[in-house]
Amino acid sequence: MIQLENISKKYTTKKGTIEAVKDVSLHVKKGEIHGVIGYSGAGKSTLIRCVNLLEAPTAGKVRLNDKEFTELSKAQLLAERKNIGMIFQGFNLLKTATVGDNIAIPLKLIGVKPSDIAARVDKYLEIVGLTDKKNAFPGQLSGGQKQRVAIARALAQEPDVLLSDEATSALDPETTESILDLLLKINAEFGITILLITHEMQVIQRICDHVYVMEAGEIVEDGPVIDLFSQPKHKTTRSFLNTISQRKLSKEFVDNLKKTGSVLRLTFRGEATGDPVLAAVSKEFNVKPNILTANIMELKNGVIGNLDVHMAGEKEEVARSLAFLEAQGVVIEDWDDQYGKN
Ligand SMILES: Nc1ncnc2c1ncn2[C@@H]1O[C@H](COP(=O)(O)OP(=O)(O)OP(=O)(O)O)[C@@H](O)[C@H]1O
Repeated sequence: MIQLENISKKYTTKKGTIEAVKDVSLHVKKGEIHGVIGYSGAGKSTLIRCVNLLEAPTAGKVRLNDKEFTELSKAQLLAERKNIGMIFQGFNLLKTATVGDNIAIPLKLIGVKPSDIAARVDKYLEIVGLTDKKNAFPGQLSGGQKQRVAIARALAQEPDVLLSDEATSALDPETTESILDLLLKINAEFGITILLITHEMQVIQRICDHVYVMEAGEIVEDGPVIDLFSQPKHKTTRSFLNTISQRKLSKEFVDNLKKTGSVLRLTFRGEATGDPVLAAVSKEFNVKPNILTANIMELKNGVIGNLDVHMAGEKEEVARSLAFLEAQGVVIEDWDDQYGKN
């Protein structure tokens, strides 16, 4: 559905050339939700704006529904853009127009028949739960309600693809949850394909199938969300994961525990929790596992459990117990390697 092939974007400024995006490729299949996460300046906005050619890439190809966007004429591109809805952090609503008109005006501009416009406005306001706000002005709405209007406006074009540029970044955590629920609902009901950019790992956790971690213009790691959350490889991915885990152990505390055993992070995929396997460890081996922190993350496509554990015992016995845990499908990482330096 959305294919970016070797996209690069350079900006030439007085101070020199900035490579905002470097050789990025991604493929979002129909009906999937993919997220690009990165810190400020990573190149996320530039990348997402390359999808609908709001930003022309310096190199690379953009393909949507097998159409080569980079080779279309201006008129063809305008026509194809109807297929792409977009929502923004700042909502981009017209302040002097009512909610209903905010949805109707773009429909007029893209040539929807006047008789269809009123029906679409009502339909999509109902979907986002704002039927009663049709005659209100944006200034009379909360941030969450404004984003719902923006989502209704994007959906009313009946696009195949929705691009989301930090859509929840200006919202409080509860409102963020409700907007993410709405995005999941429209993805499920209309099969709309979503590509989003964010700096919030909980957005990736809650709604994405696939995640790309971006840094200094490049994708440094990507994969299905469940894989990246259970076995992150890049330090930036780990650092983002730490933003949603409540586990905070001090290095001093861990170093002290290491005198009497190993301190490990155990990751369990699926519904299984760590308790039964750890009970088996203390029964089968001369090792005493102590749970230091525990965390369960619900993802769009599964559940991951993490335990930070102190395995008290002789080195060889601890090693035997770890081989046993690995055979049960538990991912084991040394705590210090992974998290001590954050
Ligand atoms: N129009 C422009 N002209 C020159 N440099 C630009 C332009 N737009 C972006 N950049 C630079 O490109 C780099 C990537 O910026 P971009 O806005 O894409 O990052 P981002 O990950 O979206 O950051 P943020 O989360 O802060 O929006 C930055 O160094 C930025 O200063």
